[in-house]
Amino acid sequence: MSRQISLTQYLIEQQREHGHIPQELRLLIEIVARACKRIAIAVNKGALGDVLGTAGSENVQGEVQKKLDIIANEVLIEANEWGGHLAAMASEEMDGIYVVPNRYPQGEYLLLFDPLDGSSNIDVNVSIGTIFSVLRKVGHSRGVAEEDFLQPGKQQAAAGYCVYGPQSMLVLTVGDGVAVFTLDRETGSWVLTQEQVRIPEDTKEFAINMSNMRHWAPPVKRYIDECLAGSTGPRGRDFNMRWVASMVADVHRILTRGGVFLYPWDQREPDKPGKLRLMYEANPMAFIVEQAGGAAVNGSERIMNLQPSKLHERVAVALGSKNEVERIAAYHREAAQK
Ligand SMILES: O=P(O)(O)OC[C@H]1O[C@](O)(COP(=O)(O)O)[C@@H](O)[C@@H]1O
Ligand SMILES: [Mg+2]
Ligand SMILES: [Mg+2]
Repeated sequence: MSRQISLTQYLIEQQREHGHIPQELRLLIEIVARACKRIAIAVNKGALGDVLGTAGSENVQGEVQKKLDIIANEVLIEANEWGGHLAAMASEEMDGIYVVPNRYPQGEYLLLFDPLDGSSNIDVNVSIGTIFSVLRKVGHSRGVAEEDFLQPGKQQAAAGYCVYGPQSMLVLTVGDGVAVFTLDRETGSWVLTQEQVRIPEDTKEFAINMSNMRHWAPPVKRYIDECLAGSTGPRGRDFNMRWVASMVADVHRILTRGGVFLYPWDQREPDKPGKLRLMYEANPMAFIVEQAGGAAVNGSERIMNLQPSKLHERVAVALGSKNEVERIAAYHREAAQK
């Protein structure tokens, strides 16, 4: 158990004592955290709050939207648009960027989010979450455009996720390690419950959707085949497998006890680099995982070095325990040399 301080106190420390974040970023993160609290409450109400089921619409990626996808998106927009710290927002659930309306003060930050991650788990009462990434608008040009968002993940000012599970937790990095806050429903505050999280460098647990095995590229197939071969194979030890199908829940497990998570490119849609979205899924998770001593690659390249070319760009992802991710990257490099 760590020091019993609130998210607000933690952020004030980061601002005043460590000088890691300016006041505007602190206030922006507090607003995002408040929005996540509202989403957590909606998730918990379930059928009582009429939040389950589909909304009957599709998002820009052609995915059927659930009611909670839309509710969570609206909560995040409404909470953040008047705060004065943002220039614009972007979301998995919106085609283009959402520029802060003129009636509100404009700030210098850009906020990206996957309002509801793991949508297929909403109706079956399995952990879901929210993922967010904060960038600073580069340059001092007036107005804001989609191009302002197209920055590599290494330029993130902050990133985090909330997992709505048996407990609601907020996991945050401002570039000074990773801190975990648990929602105290009696007081309504996010309380620090872990600091300086470290992901073990080695693991015996992998997470991948095995039903896609026949579609994978050779380096991914090789890595998983070797894990499956267990103590009689080249790895000389048995591996365990987990797949929640909510990236937040899979990443949270890895942050807690180690492991490796893969959503690789596959032959079902060869023109797409992967299923997950670079800017509001892979980048924020990569920032958190690296800050906890892990690694995140798209195959052979560090995810946070990738230069995005569009808002909803997709990417292959392998992240988690450092030594396993480096092994996966090495297999990709070897395959590319053949
Ligand atoms: O159903 P699959 O193909 O296993 O995909 C699961 C992956 O899709 C995602 O649900 C995508 O997120 P969304 O729910 O935000 O679309 C990830 O969270 C998860 O890792
Ligand atoms: Mg998602
Ligand atoms: Mg989503």
